[in-house]
Amino acid sequence: MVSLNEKRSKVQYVVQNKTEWVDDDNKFGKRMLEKMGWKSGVGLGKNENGRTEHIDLKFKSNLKGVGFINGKYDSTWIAHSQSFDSLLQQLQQAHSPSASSSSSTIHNFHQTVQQTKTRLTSAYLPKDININDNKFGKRMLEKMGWKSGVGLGKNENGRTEHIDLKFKSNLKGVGFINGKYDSTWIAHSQSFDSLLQQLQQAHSPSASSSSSTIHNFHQTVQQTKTSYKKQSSGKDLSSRSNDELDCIFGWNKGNQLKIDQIKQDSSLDMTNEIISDNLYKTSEQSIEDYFKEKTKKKAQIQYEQSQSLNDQTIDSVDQNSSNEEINERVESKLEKNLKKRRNYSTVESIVDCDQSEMLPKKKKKSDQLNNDIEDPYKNCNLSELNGYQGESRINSFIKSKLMSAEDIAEKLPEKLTLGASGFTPAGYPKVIPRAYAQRIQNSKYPENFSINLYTGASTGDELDGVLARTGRLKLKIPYQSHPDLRKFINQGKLDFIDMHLSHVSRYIREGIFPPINVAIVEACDVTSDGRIYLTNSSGMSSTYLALAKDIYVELNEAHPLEMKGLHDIYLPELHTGRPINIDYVDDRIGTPYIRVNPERIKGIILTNKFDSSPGFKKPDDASFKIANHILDFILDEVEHGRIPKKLLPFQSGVGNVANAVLACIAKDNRFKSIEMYTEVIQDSIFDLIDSDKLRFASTTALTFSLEGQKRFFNQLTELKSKFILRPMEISNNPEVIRRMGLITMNTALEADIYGNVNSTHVLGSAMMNGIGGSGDFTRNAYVSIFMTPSIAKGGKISSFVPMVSHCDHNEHSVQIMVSEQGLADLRAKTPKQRAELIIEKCVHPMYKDQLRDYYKQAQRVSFGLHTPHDLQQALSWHVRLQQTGSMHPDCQQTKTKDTEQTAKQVDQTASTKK
Ligand SMILES: CC(=O)SCCNC(=O)CCNC(=O)[C@H](O)C(C)(C)COP(=O)(O)OP(=O)(O)OC[C@H]1O[C@@H](n2cnc3c(N)ncnc32)[C@H](O)[C@@H]1OP(=O)(O)O
Repeated sequence: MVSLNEKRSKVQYVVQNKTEWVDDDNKFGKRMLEKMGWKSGVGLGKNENGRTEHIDLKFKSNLKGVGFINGKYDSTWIAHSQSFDSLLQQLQQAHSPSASSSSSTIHNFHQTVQQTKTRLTSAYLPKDININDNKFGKRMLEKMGWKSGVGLGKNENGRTEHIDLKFKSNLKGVGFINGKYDSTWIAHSQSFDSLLQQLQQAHSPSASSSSSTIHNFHQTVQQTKTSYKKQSSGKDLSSRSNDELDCIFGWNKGNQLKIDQIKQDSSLDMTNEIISDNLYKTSEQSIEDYFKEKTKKKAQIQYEQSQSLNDQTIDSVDQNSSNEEINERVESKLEKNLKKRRNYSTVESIVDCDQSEMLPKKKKKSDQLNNDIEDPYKNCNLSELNGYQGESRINSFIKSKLMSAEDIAEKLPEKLTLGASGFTPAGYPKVIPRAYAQRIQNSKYPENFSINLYTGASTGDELDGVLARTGRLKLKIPYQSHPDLRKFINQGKLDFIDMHLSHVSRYIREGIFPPINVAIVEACDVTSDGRIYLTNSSGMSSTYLALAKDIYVELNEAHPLEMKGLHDIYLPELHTGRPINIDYVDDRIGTPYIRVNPERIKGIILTNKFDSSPGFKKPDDASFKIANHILDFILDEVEHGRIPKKLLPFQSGVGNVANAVLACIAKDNRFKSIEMYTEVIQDSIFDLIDSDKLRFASTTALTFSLEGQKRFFNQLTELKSKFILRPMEISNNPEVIRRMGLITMNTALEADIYGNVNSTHVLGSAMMNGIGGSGDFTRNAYVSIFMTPSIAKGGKISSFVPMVSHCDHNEHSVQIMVSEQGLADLRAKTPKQRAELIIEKCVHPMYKDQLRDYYKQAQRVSFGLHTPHDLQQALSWHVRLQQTGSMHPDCQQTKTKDTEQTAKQVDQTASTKK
């Protein structure tokens, strides 16, 4: 089981005595006193003999009364009772027969009584404003024309005396006057009493039954009867019509669904209750039986709750329980806890969202079909790609839904808007897409097909590659990294919308994108009540499953059933602005599965394949240098108190450099324990696990190499408590990122001298991968770091240029820039200071002079001098690269101006391994 919320401790704030005002001439208190003639060191007051020290602030941290000192008390609080006691004592002494009633004792007694009286009256009697001309009230009245002795108001006929203060020393209600009361309070009981009395008199044999008495009696009985009838008939609803009852209870009649549901639930209990045509039930039980049953039910619930508390962990569940039962119990507990924590909607609340609300699909022109359907596994060792051969998990529900991939492909529409699981080649469907591509290839009218493909991020060749190669892929969102996809995008044959990952779910739910008609997800288990347990990524699956009309599942047995519990599925409501309640990386707010209406699951196929993630290059020298600069910087920040000693959670982007940084942290003894709140976990996490430095990792995908996947599954039992997989909408949510205060590390393709970053476009026009989540994290980070080797392609490209050819992250969000040459802290710097820092710290020596020259020239010719640019030259480095194959004037190996040739080189450049 993954751990739940960390225990929080209360912090006690101690109020220090603020004494600095004594020495601080700017403090208001001191200035005010000095204006009134006070000098430091002398006492307060006219005679300078008042207190010389300020009043101490005392922090009261207990529940004792103010002034209470342990075992003692402040005697002023009980002065009255003391003097009363002594008064009594003196009285006793004075009147006791044995007492010597000397005149002095009696005198003392009278004196004490007099003093006590005076003290009490002077404390509580109203102050006479007439006797004191300084009183504010009197002065105010006089200003308004009032004179002593005359009445208030324009006509001077208002009250002439002030309002009396009355001291209330008893426990009687306000307004109570001894022996009197407001008779309306007891009118009923009085009339009842008198009724009884009259009855007795009327029927008593000795009574004289005069006609007037009988008349009175009848009248009273009649009155009482009427008022009782009125009262009781008001409460009796049995005679009311359903419409009246609807009005009384405020029931929304339109909500027939709920009524039906309640009827259904109640049908079990038909013996005791007759269910009327609407919600209102008439019970045949006596009140006594009703309460007996209620008490019994309450006791039963309490018993069950105490039982479930005892079952806190899976371990304690009865040995005979099946896996299914165990999971159900754990999940129902998680669900209960969640409901207890807050009443937010989960994914289930939008499961059956009304498809008609979505925007209509866009019409696309048909294209020529690319017939090249490759088998994604053709170069692979299949026995290696097949997963572990554990026991089969096929329950009767799965059996009832089993289909072949080809049959499913036949059922998919020709105009397909597919929401697929998967995020950076992890947890994506691997078989159905190929069968669909085959169907397109075999079709007489392939041009009838058109596919919009929505995923979490990039996926593997079995999905992105296969569908791209059909030539029928028309729209892809929101990220990609597949060479074939990239080729179509950069040839202008495929629409790709590069967007912040945190926006995707909302855009789809709100119908900004064409609506999804089919969802295909990879799962490790499916239950008969529609619970779908995902595999290596959470990505966008919850949104797609919630919205799709038809759902198909690839049940991948390569993933152990123990994967169940890794995910924490939660979809925030739209438009509510309610907080997403994640404060710490290991907080859980959702369910370990996505629940759908089982009827929407139209087919399931069985697979047994690992993700075909290409893995990463071993970190090179430059990556290690970058990593070390970053680590030195973080420790320096800790030393300056800007980052806490226990560090902040890390986000680390995709790519080789990002991978290297984590590998370096693992090796660096200065780092003890790391938390990750990120979207992709790569193989470098194993370095942190091996060095025992990983405390916890929250992510949306586990993007491991083949080796990494095998290792993770083998160690799942021990590793499960260190990981959570969240939907992309949560992992990338700006609110959570900002609240948690992350150190974010993302990679730039290029950056300019002012700190603007391009992560996506080669030469400003060719798409590399996409912005992915880098913008979500950078903009909301506590410390945002961008890293890049200072040169690419053996020096033909400088990663630092006069002006970026495309801007993904602007100078306002980028705080730290780092290359293997060094690190530039851009925080609180002007553009010109940033330019100087970046040139000196980050730029490769072979481009340093060239960039300095540009900056000097820019200052000479710039229109404005805040952010100097020479617009004629700002993109000249890119132009040179496009024309000659190198940004460096002395290093032009490709002397051709053939742009197609250059485009090919750029395309190779853009073939990043992710
Ligand atoms: C899914 C997610 O969103 S995860 C969260 C973070 N997401 C992102 O940061 C998305 C944007 N970032 C990325 O896609 C990647 O980090 C990249 C592409 C910027 C860098 O990836 P890495 O693998 O670290 O960089 P790497 O140094 O290997 O460069 C990749 C390729 O680009 C080339 N390249 C680097 N700089 C340039 C440049 N300025 N111009 C042209 N090509 C360049 C490299 O030579 C390399 O080519 P090669 O594979 O032929 O050797």
